[in-house]
Amino acid sequence: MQVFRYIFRADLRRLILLLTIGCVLVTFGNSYQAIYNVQRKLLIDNTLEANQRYAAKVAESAEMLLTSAQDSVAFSAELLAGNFHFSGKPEEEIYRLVEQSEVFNSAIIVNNEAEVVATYPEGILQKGFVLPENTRQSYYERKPLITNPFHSVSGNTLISISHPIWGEHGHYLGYISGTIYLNKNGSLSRLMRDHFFTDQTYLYVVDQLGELLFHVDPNRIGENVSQLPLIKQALGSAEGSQETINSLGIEMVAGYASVPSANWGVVVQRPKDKVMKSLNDQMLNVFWASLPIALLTFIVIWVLAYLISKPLRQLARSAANVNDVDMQRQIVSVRSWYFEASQLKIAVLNAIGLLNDKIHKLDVDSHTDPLTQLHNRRGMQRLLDDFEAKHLQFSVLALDIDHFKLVNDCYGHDTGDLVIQELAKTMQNFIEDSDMVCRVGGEEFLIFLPNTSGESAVSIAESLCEHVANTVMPKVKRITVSIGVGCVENDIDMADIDMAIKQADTALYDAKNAGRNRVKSMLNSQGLKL
Ligand SMILES: Nc1nc2c(ncn2[C@@H]2O[C@H](COP(=O)(O)OP(=O)(O)OP(=O)(O)O)[C@@H](O)[C@H]2O)c(=O)[nH]1
Repeated sequence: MQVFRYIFRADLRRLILLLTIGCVLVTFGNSYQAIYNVQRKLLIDNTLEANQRYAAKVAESAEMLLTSAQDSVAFSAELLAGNFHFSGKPEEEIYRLVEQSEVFNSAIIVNNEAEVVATYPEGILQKGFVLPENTRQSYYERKPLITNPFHSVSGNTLISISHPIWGEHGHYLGYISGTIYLNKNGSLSRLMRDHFFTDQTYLYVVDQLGELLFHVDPNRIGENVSQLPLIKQALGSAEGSQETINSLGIEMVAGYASVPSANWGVVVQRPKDKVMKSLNDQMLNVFWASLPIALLTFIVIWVLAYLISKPLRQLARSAANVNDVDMQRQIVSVRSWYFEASQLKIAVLNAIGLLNDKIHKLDVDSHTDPLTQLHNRRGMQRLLDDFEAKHLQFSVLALDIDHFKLVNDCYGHDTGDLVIQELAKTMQNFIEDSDMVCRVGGEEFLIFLPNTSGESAVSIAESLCEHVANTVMPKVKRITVSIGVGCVENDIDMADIDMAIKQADTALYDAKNAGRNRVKSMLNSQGLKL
């Protein structure tokens, strides 16, 4: 619990750390998010554009290949127009048509009765074979044609490119048709199939009905994907790009383009999560690259927070230990290097100064008699404690004004006070600096004479008694005092001190009884009449 309290205690350093690190984290996170969003958009836009360009390039190449193939077939049809019935000419022409390029896998020539006249390679259909009704599209339409893909008896998927052969006077002689097997090697299939993507981008081609002609997964060829929104776009418009979802429900970044002569659509697409993965990798790199600076920032913040909070923490700690005698020195040693801390330090030192003055004054007041400024009983006790601690040998004089009541009665209480004050001054001026006068009652005093023998003390007391008697007092002119002397000459303890004071009191009592204005002591029990 203590540890928990320590860790989560709200002090200035923790608050500065919390605030600045919080701000740094929010700023850092915000920048990171902004970079991520910008990069994400950039990456997707770039991928969309790249895929569109690639689809357009493939579509354009396919278009050129099909147009060129149509031109070749048209050229052969023109050549055959004058030689159609010459023996060997049709065979010669379709041989040239197939072999001069890698476009066609085979070719046939059909006459105006839908009978096969020649084939290449030979034997794929018998000469004189009459085409069945469902394969007579070119025969009936009698115009340049690229057929929809269809499946041959031998299981091949193929398209044929045909051109009618017109004789003299526009007489229909038949047609020549070149055939391209989509699932076999050839210029077109290589164009559609051979790509060198390494980033999971792939390409597929659909015919005008939305059936797959080429696809990375050969098992899917022939599958109808016309329900995909992208296919309508690919078949309908020249080229474009969009984010879409494929038939397996996977998000894709796709570009598309159409092949106008065959009305095919070419789609190039890349799974979106693969695009995003490269972004995530990039962002991870950004994170690692910025980590040292971030750590450095945290360390700088920590050090600054420490330096800023240190003077205030030291001031707060020192101020909390008011009873510590070393507190003032601790506060003076605090390095308050900035304005607020420096002002606070000055204020605390001033407050401590004032407090000390106050305490000192109270201390002095509590040990001082307010009328005479002499030590009172409490002050005297402190003095005696010191004597005891130092084993100080001393003598003590107990002094009392004679008939003081008369002073009060005759001259008033105020004059009595003035007399007491004047006597205090007289005594203080009379004794040595090391001696101590205490007011212990109304007009009763004790005078302590350190390192003074009893005999010397009696001598001093007699001189004092005489001096007071000769001193002019306010209004009353003269007063006399009686003095009793006590003495401690051996190693002392408090009992000895009390005993000495009692001796002095007893001697004073004797002096009073003996007629006043005299000194009495154990050494001089008769008392001295001055
Ligand atoms: N003016 C004044 N009078 C005080 C003060 N303290 C005590 N007294 C007076 O001092 C007088 C002391 O009188 P007593 O104790 O009877 O003794 P005394 O009149 O001095 O006679 P002896 O001591 O026997 O010589 C009293 O009248 C007190 O009221 C003080 O602070 N100021």
